[in-house]
Amino acid sequence: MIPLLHDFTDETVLVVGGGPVGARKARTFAREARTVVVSPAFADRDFGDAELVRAAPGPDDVGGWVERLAPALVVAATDDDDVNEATERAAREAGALVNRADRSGGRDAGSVVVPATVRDGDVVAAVATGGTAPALSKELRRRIESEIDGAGAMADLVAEIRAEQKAAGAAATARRERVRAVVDSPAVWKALQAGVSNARQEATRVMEEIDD
Ligand SMILES: C[C@@]1(CC(=O)O)c2cc3[nH]c(cc4nc(cc5[nH]c(cc(n2)[C@H]1CCC(=O)O)[C@@](C)(CC(=O)O)[C@@H]5CCC(=O)O)C(CC(=O)O)=C4CCC(=O)O)c(CCC(=O)O)c3CC(=O)O
Ligand SMILES: NC(=O)C1=CN([C@@H]2O[C@H](COP(=O)(O)OP(=O)(O)OC[C@H]3O[C@@H](n4cnc5c(N)ncnc54)[C@H](O)[C@@H]3O)[C@@H](O)[C@H]2O)C=CC1
Repeated sequence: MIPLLHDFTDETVLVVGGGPVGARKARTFAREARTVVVSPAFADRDFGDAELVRAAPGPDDVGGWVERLAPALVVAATDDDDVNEATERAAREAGALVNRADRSGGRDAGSVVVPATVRDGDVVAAVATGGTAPALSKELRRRIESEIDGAGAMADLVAEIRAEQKAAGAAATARRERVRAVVDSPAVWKALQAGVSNARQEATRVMEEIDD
C-alpha cells in the first residue's frame, strides 16, 4: 500500500459502530470532515466533533445511510461481521472509500487503512505495518511524537525563507542548499525552542555560512 494524504474538507465521513474503535476513527476524521457515527450505543469515549446518531442498521439498512449522507469514506467499525460486510458493499456501490476496522490484508481498490498519525502544525507523519501489528504502529507513533516536536515551527520558518528566496530571485540550486542547511542545523532547531525571532536569526547565519 502507498500512503497518500487525502483532504477531507467539506466531505462527509460515515462511521458505522460507536465502540472504542469507532470513537477513535471518528476523532481522526472529525478534525477535518463532517463525521457522522451511527450506532445503537456509544462507548464512553471522546468522539471529537462527530455527530452521534442512535440507530442500529441491519445489513439491508446501511445502504440507505450511505445514500442519504453521500460520504467520501465509510468506516465499518461494528462488532457484527454481517453489518461490516454490508457496509463495505454499500460503500463500494456508492463509489466511496471504505475502511474495514475489523480486517487486515486482502484489500481491494477503494479500501483504505488508517495509519497511526503524529502532527505538529502542518507536519504529519504516519505509521502502518501492512495490518500485521497495529500495536507496533501505536508504539512507533509515540516515539516519533518526541522526535517531531518543533517540526511545525520549523516548517513555518522554512516556508518564510522559501518565499523570500523566490522573491529575491535566488537560483534553484542555491535555494535548495540554503533550505537544506537550515533544516539540518541543530542550532536552528534549538533556537526554535527559544522563539521564532532567534530561529530566524540563526537561520540567516547558517545560510550566510554556506554562501561563503
Ligand atoms: C488494518 C487496520 C485497519 C484500520 O483500522 O484501518 C487495523 C486492524 C486491526 N486492528 C486490530 C487491533 C488493534 N489496533 C490497535 C490500534 C490501532 N489500529 C490502527 C490501525 C489499524 N488497525 C489498521 C492497520 C494499521 C497498520 O498497518 O499498522 C491504528 C494504527 C490507527 C487507528 O485506528 O486510529 C491504531 C493505533 C492508533 C494510535 O494509537 O496512534 C491496537 C492497539 C490498542 O488498541 O492499544 C490493537 C490491539 C492489539 C492487536 O490486536 O494487535 C485488529 C484486531 C481486532 C481483534 O482482534 O478483534 C484489527 C483487525 C485485524 O487484524 O484483522
Ligand atoms: N482497527 C482497529 O484499530 C481495531 C479494530 N478492532 C475491530 O473493530 C471492531 C470494533 O471494535 P470495538 O469498538 O472495540 O468493539 P465494540 O464491540 O466495543 O463496539 C462495537 C460497536 O458497534 C455497535 N454496533 C453493533 N451493531 C451495530 C449496527 N448494526 N450498526 C451500528 N453499530 C452497531 C455497538 O453498539 C458498539 O458501539 C471489533 O469487532 C474488532 O474486530 C478492534 C480493535 C482495534
